[in-house]
Amino acid sequence: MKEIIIATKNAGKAKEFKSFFSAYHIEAISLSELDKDIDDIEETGTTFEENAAIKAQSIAGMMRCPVLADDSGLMIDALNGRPGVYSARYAGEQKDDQANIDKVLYELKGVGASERTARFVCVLAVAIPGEPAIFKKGSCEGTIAFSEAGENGFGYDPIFIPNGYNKTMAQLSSAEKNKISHRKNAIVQLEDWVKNQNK
Ligand SMILES: O=c1nc[nH]c2c1ncn2[C@H]1C[C@H](O)[C@@H](COP(=O)(O)OP(=O)(O)OP(=O)(O)O)O1
Ligand SMILES: [Mg+2]
Repeated sequence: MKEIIIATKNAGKAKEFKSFFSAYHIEAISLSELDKDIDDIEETGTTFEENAAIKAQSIAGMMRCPVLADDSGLMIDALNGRPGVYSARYAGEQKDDQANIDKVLYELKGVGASERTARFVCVLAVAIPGEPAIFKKGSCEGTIAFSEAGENGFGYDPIFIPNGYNKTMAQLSSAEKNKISHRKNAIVQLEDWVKNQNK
């Protein structure tokens, strides 16, 4: 089976990419599955695009093959777009999902239902040695719940209610999430490139 390397150490993202790519008979391989030990890549950019490019290009340079990276996050209107690009480390360098959720819920104390609008954003970068990078962006609109619910997914899923649903992303099955997510909405735009990988 054809393989594509995904420049991520996030197990939740890796699982979603495996599911998306399996439909094209491509195996998505994350950094934790490579034989090499790969140091954490410093995400020094100030935009999703910059960080996605940093991750994809540094691994593509190392592996000398095409590499896909995902930089994503949660943008909350009442917090002026925060945590945004800093979503993973919002409550500190330890990248703790629970601490991040607690911080968001704390900051939104007293913010009413109609003011809790937010979106997940995902920027994908494909780095191909010797070629310009390809970027695709997807989003998923919703609101921030008043408390956590659900066990599925990862990150901020337990507090994100997608528009049109009355449950959180973490209460959806992975199949349901993968139909509506920001990641899905970005990946569909790469379909032509993905299909070409199999030729
Ligand atoms: O579908 C999602 N459902 C819930 N939360 C999500 C989602 N997608 C991104 N997020 C959150 C998780 C993390 O707090 C940040 C991504 O940060 P981001 O730097 O892109 O990923 P990461 O550091 O976890 O892994 P890596 O850089 O190795 O891909 O946004
Ligand atoms: Mg990261």
